[in-house]
Amino acid sequence: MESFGARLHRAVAERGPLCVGIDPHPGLLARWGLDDDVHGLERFADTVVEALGDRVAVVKPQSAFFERFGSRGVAVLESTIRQLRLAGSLVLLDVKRGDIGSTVAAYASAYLEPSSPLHVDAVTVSPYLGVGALAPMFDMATAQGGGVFVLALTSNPEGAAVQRARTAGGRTVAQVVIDEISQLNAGAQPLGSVGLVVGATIGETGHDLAAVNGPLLAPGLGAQGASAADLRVVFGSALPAVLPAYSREVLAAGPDVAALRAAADRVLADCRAALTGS
Ligand SMILES: O=C(O)c1cc(=O)[nH]c(=O)n1[C@@H]1O[C@H](COP(=O)(O)O)[C@@H](O)[C@H]1O
Repeated sequence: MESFGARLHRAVAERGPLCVGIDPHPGLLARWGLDDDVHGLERFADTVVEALGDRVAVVKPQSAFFERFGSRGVAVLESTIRQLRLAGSLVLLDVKRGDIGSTVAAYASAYLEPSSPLHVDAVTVSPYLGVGALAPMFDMATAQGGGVFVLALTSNPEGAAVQRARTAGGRTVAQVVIDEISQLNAGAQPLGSVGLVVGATIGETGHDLAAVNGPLLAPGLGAQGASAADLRVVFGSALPAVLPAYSREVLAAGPDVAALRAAADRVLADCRAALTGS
């Protein structure tokens, strides 16, 4: 079975290095002229799928905005996932799960087992119960060709107090996460299937990402204040592995399908220039 790392590598080569989030904030629903209810949610998600599903490498639905509407919102999420996969984009579900290992096994089956209604290509996870507790997720990803993105250095200002705290050995908590994931990806070709999340907002932090050999999801661009030009500062020599992620910056262009496509094209051009230095 083809690995997620290989599938992502191909998708980025074909469609360019870009992940667009589906984050139907109440304010965006209003801006699009939609009601803040499950019908507005469905219309919003369907429009993003129509505009971007056949052209963006990775689409990242934010589960929270679907869960707000209970089981009917989750049904919209299931349908959004199916439509995105049919349209050919990889689906990264942003749920930031993390728990003791036996429970992580259930999350792994919910998101990475092909028979699950919420089956996606990859999922975000939190390592704060220990990277080792996530082993069932990594195992399921390996078995099913799925991907996992582990929070390392998040884009929000509150993250630094925990993530940059020093462990007894002198490394930061984030560096321990980075090093453990680097070991999991060692030797993978063309790219490992376990990625990290590193915010584009964090500036130069001195963390060593050189050995990760997996994708580096970079949220925080646009609405949170970072620009594509900041990627060089944050990622340095690890730039080729960066997958820039935008939500509100692109979504604010809707509901017009052509305008959404133009916004995605614009940020993709910015990212290409920043990642290649051209
Ligand atoms: O895992 C994420 O995607 C994520 C990690 C992080 O450090 N910061 C972060 O903003 N995110 C998510 O990325 C999206 C950012 O949205 P915008 O700020 O609108 O581009 C939200 O869905 C966040 O939950």
